[in-house]
Amino acid sequence: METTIHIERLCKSYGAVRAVEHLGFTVRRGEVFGLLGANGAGKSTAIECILGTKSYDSGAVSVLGMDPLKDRKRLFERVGVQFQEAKYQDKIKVAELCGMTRALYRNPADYRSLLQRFGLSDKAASLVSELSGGERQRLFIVLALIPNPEVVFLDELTTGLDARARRDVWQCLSELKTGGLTILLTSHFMDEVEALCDHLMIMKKGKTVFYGTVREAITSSPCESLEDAYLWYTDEEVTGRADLQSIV
Ligand SMILES: Nc1ncnc2c1ncn2[C@@H]1O[C@H](COP(=O)(O)OP(=O)(O)OP(=O)(O)O)[C@@H](O)[C@H]1O
Repeated sequence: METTIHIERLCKSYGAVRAVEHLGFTVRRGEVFGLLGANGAGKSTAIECILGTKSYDSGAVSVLGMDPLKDRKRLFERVGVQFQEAKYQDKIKVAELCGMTRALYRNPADYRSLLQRFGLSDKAASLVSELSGGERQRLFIVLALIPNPEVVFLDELTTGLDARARRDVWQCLSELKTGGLTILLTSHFMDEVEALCDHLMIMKKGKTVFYGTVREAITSSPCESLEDAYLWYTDEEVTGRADLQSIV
């Protein structure tokens, strides 16, 4: 299968803080890849380096065969990004914002059908500022999909969504994946990672502590669920003990 994202030994520091250290992974076309880790682990920094919105200190990044730092404009046409805390003017309506986003791309998707898919059809005439947290979150996913992207970056995908809305978003993304969309997501919910991700990477203080499938994440730990395994990989004390064991 075609490689969509390829990262090699990516490093990025902010002064003395090593935010990302020797990160490396590959995401193939049509795969869902989960980048996991506690707050401050380095996920956002890694994503920004991959998108070319942040420069990195060393390593190599390729997205759809392009170097994001050199080919940002060309890449922009083929990539979708869900922004966490995007600022929009207060008085803009949902349909206007979708229309403005649409105008930025050569081959945009039909935003009305995306709004329908994500349960927002009846909100097209509402002000963005009047949407509930969950509705706004779904709108941000719609905006990320308007470019008709080949790869989409979704940051904290379903934070703030109720149980039904989360399931619906998972369903929509699974359908898009079947259609060949490549998805890189971050999430703090292990049920979501289990439902969606083909491969995952767990980061801890900029370093990789696990890279593989959901099944491998569980079987390479002493745990029986992904949530327990995730806590085991990221927990200071327990991982410390595991390191000691492997040295002994
Ligand atoms: N602009 C910056 N200047 C200095 N330090 C930064 C900057 N951005 C991030 N950091 C630091 O780099 C580290 C990684 O942060 P990053 O935002 O990439 O983590 P994250 O995994 O995305 O966290 P979260 O889950 O909270 O979004 C943290 O220690 C953070 O404090």
